[in-house]
Amino acid sequence: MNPFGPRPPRAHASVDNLRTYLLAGAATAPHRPAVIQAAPGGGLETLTYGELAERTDACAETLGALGLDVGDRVLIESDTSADAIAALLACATLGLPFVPVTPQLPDERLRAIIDGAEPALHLQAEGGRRTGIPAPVGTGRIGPAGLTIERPPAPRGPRRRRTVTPVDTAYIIFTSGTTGRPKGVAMSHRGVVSFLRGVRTYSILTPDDRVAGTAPLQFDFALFDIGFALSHGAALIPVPHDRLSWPRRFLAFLRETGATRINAVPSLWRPVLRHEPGMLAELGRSETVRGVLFSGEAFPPDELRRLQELLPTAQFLNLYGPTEVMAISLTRLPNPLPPDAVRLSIGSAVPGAEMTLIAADGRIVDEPGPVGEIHLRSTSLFSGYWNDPETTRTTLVPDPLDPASGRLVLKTGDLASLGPDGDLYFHGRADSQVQIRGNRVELGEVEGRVAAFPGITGAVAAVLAHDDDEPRLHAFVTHSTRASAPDPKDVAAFVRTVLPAYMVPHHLHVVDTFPLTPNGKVDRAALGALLPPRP
Ligand SMILES: Nc1ncnc2c1ncn2[C@@H]1O[C@H](COS(=O)(=O)NC(=O)C[C@H](N)c2ccccc2)[C@@H](O)[C@H]1O
Repeated sequence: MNPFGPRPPRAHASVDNLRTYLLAGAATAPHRPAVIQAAPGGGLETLTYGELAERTDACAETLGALGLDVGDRVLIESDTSADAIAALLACATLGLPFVPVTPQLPDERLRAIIDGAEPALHLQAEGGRRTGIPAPVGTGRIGPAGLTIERPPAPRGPRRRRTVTPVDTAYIIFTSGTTGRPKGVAMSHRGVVSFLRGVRTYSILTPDDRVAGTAPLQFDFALFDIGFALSHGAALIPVPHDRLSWPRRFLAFLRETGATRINAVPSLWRPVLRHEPGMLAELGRSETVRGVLFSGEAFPPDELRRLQELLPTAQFLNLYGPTEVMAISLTRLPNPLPPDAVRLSIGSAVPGAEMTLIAADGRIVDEPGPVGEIHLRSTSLFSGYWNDPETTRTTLVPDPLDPASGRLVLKTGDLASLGPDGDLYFHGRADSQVQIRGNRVELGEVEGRVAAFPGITGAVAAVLAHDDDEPRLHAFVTHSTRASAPDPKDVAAFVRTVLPAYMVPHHLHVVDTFPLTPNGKVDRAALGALLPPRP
């Protein structure tokens, strides 16, 4: 007889299980708000930690009766919501990796993810409109009362595993692989929990905080928002998709819900700064917004300064890192940013992890100045790209500083340099370093100078080949609604005063907005389509 008593029927919530970690608040403070969201009929509704735990268990009970095994995948197609959170925590309870996708995903992309992940089940919100999910994938819906299964998953043979361990896959995030075939980033329970635990050591939030999350569920930024809020016993406010597209409605929702923290990609702020600076200033004066956290791409310093002017009392946090580790560093930036800052600090890794700069010749960069590629040591390293060991081996590599150890590190493809303070400063992606007339150009430097031109509110630079032309440096700019469009010749002269000739954009294009990826980043691959047709 086992001295510690009989083996539990299903040892699910192990020490480092995402559900255990995020619902700890349900035991200590069940009545505190966990999710505050737009109600279907208008107005707001609140789910407490106790209610979230109940909904999670109701979902887990329905899932548990389907005969699925640890490791069987569940697609969750939904915007971020209390129901979606209960469903993904139920999956975590049973060791079923969840694959979050947004309802805005085109059918053929969903089909590619289904081909890749081979899920047992596709779940969508009660009001979801997706049809045509191919058998043998089961289908069901997530509602306030739990799950309703429409088509049970095909029988999957006898269960082979009974216990969910921390190294089992918690979720798979499919990102648009450069090859066009989506890559599935498989993250273990230990990985995501160890990163969230590292962030928790900063005690950024109190249980009174209300964190507005704006990322689509398929982006791990949304999973971070859920983990960030719940691991601090705070409340998450998922901002509905239709509130994000209009700055006025976005700001009204933040005011209506009493959001104290706003988590968003930098590009989300561009239309707000351009069209509703006054309303944003009013929100700033109310001082309910204590913090702004951004991630996903570098926040252009000039745009960040304008946001800081309107939110003078807010704390600004720069969260950096690839989905392959969820993220790796969280850095508080000065408010206001020093006037001469041209790039932002990404600080140092959260406790429990380390960022190391490796130069092209394999040596460590450990003094200020030179640029190196960021390599990561962390327990939040992903388990690998789903069903793709070759690509995994190019990213999870033997530690260049300790190859004998057999330990793997993440080769990020990001460049950084060390500041005098020991912080890392982001220099862009290695594959976005461009050569112009034989000179290496950091597009961020060109963008920073162009954006400093009076009246220009945003700048994106790219090297584009115009038809058969040789590749040239183009700049796309947005300008303030209160200023006329800048004259390309004046902008070129302005850039030429501080940058070498090869860094002066050959063409300047004034645009209303920049193209964005589904996750809200500037879609640089789509800039070519903005070029005017050849005369
Ligand atoms: N704060 C930054 N400054 C500058 N470049 C950045 C920054 N955050 C990412 N990036 C860039 O984006 C890449 C990662 O892209 S990604 O794999 O799609 N993942 C994300 O962007 C989301 C990220 N994993 C995450 C997870 C959880 C919460 C927030 C954000 C990084 O390698 C960087 O190149």
